[in-house]
Amino acid sequence: SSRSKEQRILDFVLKHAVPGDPTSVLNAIDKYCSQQEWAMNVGDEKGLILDRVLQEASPSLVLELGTYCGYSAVRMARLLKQGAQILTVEFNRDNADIARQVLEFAGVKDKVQILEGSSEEVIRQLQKKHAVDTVDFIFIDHWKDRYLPDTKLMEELGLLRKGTVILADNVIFPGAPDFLQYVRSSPKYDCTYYPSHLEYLDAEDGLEKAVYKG
Ligand SMILES: O=C(CSCCNC(=O)c1cc(-c2ccc(F)cc2)cc(O)c1O)c1ccc(O)c(O)c1
Ligand SMILES: [Mg+2]
Repeated sequence: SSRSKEQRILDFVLKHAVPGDPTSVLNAIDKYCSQQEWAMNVGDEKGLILDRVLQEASPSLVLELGTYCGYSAVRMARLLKQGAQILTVEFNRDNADIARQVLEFAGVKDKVQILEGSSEEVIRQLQKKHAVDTVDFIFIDHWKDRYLPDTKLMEELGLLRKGTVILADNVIFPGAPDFLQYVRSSPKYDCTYYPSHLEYLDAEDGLEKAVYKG
């Protein structure tokens, strides 16, 4: 059976990165995906913005929607304070398996828990099944048409607290226009747009930060 693009990315990491060195894992994925095969990792340019917004928030509990190969989970885990945790949601079983191996190789697997399933299902289970009270930081990078319904669901379930930071990838391309319109017009959020580019390409893209005001 032929290996998938995601398996080829993992193979490149195992061959060219340093075990236990998350930065070398990020560099290997960025090198492979910019020179060999494009893939939908947040990438190095938008990744730097993610780094800064995450460090500013200094969260104890991070929720990520859309794990893919684990690039952004590694990116965030390497910057977490002692004891902080990431819960990351992935729908696709094969991607989750790749991400598990990437996270383990990077040496951050004890900081990250991959939850398989649809984002709606998993979000509904967070408080009872995963003992979550509220989330401090949310990185949204999954289906673009789920950004808004999942944000509203997290509001309704009381998962957001005063100051919870939501950072959304791809708000320009592929785009999440309904999400943007909602958070930018809602009195419940303070929004900031960070212009950037689509990973590994010149196309315009950007990140939206929406801070919940409670
Ligand atoms: O991929 C998914 C859904 S979750 C990932 C969402 N992320 C994106 O779609 C995403 C897309 C792009 C992008 C795509 C085409 C372009 F031409 C340009 C940009 C960039 C990003 O940064 C993204 O995050 C999935 C679900 C179930 C499965 O069975 C499965 O195989 C895959
Ligand atoms: Mg993305």
